[in-house]
This record gives sequence, C-alpha cells and structure tokens, in this order.
Amino acid sequence: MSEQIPVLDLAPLQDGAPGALDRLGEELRRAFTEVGFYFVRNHGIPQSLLDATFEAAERFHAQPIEAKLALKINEHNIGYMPMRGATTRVNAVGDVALPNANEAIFFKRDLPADHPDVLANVRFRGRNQWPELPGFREQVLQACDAFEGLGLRLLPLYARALGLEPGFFAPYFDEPMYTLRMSHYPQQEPTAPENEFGIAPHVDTSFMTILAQNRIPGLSLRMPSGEWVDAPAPEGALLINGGMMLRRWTDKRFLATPHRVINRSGRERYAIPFFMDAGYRAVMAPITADSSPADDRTGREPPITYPDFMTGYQRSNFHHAADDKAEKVQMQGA
Ligand SMILES: O=C(O)CCC(=O)C(=O)O
Ligand SMILES: [Fe+2]
Repeated sequence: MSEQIPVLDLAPLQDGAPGALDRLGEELRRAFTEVGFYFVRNHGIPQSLLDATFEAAERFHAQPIEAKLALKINEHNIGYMPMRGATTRVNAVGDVALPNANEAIFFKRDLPADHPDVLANVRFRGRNQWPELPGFREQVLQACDAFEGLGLRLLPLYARALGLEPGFFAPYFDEPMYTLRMSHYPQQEPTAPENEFGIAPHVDTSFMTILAQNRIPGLSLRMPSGEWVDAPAPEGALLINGGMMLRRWTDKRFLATPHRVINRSGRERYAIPFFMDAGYRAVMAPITADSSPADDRTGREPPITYPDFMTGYQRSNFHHAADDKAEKVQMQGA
C-alpha cells in the first residue's frame, strides 16, 4: 500500500543539491494530482519532540473532565471540544449523523494579551487557553515552532509544483495561521455501530496538514479510485496532505483527499495534526495553470482570505461535497 503514497526525501534540499528543488517539486505535483497525501523523510523534526508532544496530548486528556471543560472551545476555534461534541453529518447512507468519537483541544499561534488583534477581538486571533500542567505550554509551543518551520521550508516545493518561482508563497506566509489539534480517540467497542467513526470521512480546510506518525493505526484515506486504504506508517516519516484551502487556491488542480479515523485497535489513540494556512490578511486568488486561458472554465472561485473562508465554512453546516464523488464528506477545520 505505502507505494501508493509518494515519499519525498528532503535531504537533498537540505544539502543544497543541484536540481533538488525542481525534482521534489515534480514529485509534489504528482502527489497532489494523483493522491493528495505524501510522506516526507529527513524533515528535520526530532522524533523525541514528536514523542513528547504525543505524551503531552495524553497528559491533557487524562485530566478530570472539569479541568478540560474549563477551557471550552470558543469563537476563535481555540480550546477544548468534548467527546462527541461535534456531530459530523455522515452522508454515506441516509444522512445518519453520529457524533465523532473523539475529544480534542485546539491551539493557535500564542498571541500576547496586548497584541492588536487580541485587543480588537479579531476572530480566530484569540489567545490560547492553557491547562495547568507543568511544561505543557512549552511543549506545545515547541511543537508548533517545529511544524511551522517545516511547513515554511516546504513552500518552495509547492511553488515549483505549480510551475512558479520558489519564493512565490513567501509573502503570503509572513505570519501563517496555524492550529495544533491534540485529539484523543477512545477505543471503539467491537459492537459499535458501523457508522460510528473516531472522525467521520472529511476533507481538511487547511492549506497544509502535517500529521505525525501514529503508533496506533486507525487512519484511512480515500484514494481517487474511491477505495479506502489504511494509511501506512513508515518509521521516521511524516504524513502531509492538503485541504480545501490548497485545492481552492490551486484552482482545483491539487487534491484534497478525504480521510477518516476508526479506532478499533483496542487501545486509546492520540493524534497531533498541525494545520497551516496563509497569513490572516493574505488574499488568495486561484493560481491558474499557464496554459489555460483566464475564462476557459466556469466555477472558478473568487479570491478569499482565511477568516472569510473559515467563517463561510462554519456557516455552511459542513455540507460539502467532495467534488464529483458520489459519496459526500464534510470539511473538518481548525
Ligand atoms: O487522527 C488522525 O490520524 C487524523 C485526524 C484528522 O484527520 C483530523 O484531525 O483532521
Ligand atoms: Fe483530517
């Protein structure tokens, strides 16, 4: 299976090998036109940091429910979402809606109290809500810095994959929006209904989602063929995918591939996906292919910003069809 998901080795990029950027850009283009997911190797994030972040997620969720509910998720999408707190509209058969069997806490960039956006109560620019756990905040900040750094290092590849100058995305990502989600999926009973998911089929809202390898299986991806396949977890690699923001920005040239989690591993499962987007005020106009005349197709999306996109997505009640596939999936945002 793993051969279906391209593996990009970033070592030549680090070493400044000639042609590395163009070669990796081409590999990325194939990944996003054929699969929508790819692995990166030699990504520069130490395994010890990832392990410690998984541990922090476990420590957070081990707290009494009152401590977690004190940080309840707010209009900035920051804070704690209780177990089965988000109902996914599962459209697969007869619109049966079962709540997702996970709980999660969401962190964004750690803004200080006197930040102008915080003072002005700008939506999605609120302050993080921290639990009273020693070392926890430091761990989350370290993880966010590491994931953000990797995301930024990958941007030139995204530009090359689209036939653009390597620096194309840099001005848009001056201060990227990002969210670290720490999820806990309890083990689902063998007798649980078949349409109960840890997280139901969805596409992410993000430009880029970085997913640290999980020792507990449960994630599966829906290949463009329509077949659901279990995500492999090659040692030392990170799994990266694009969401609707990437798809929209690339004029639908790049895939946002649906995925889901079912935890029938018999163990508790934790996940620490990192969702990255352009800066709050960046205006993203669809990047069209050189060869296509400006008006050659209908349905081209107007330019949009992160807050406009996220506000619209929240209003849409998650009714979002995954393009032309018969089976519908929702969007899962952060
Ligand atoms: O738990 C995982 O492995 C993936 C989670 C996911 O898809 C999400 O949070 O959007
Ligand atoms: Fe996802």
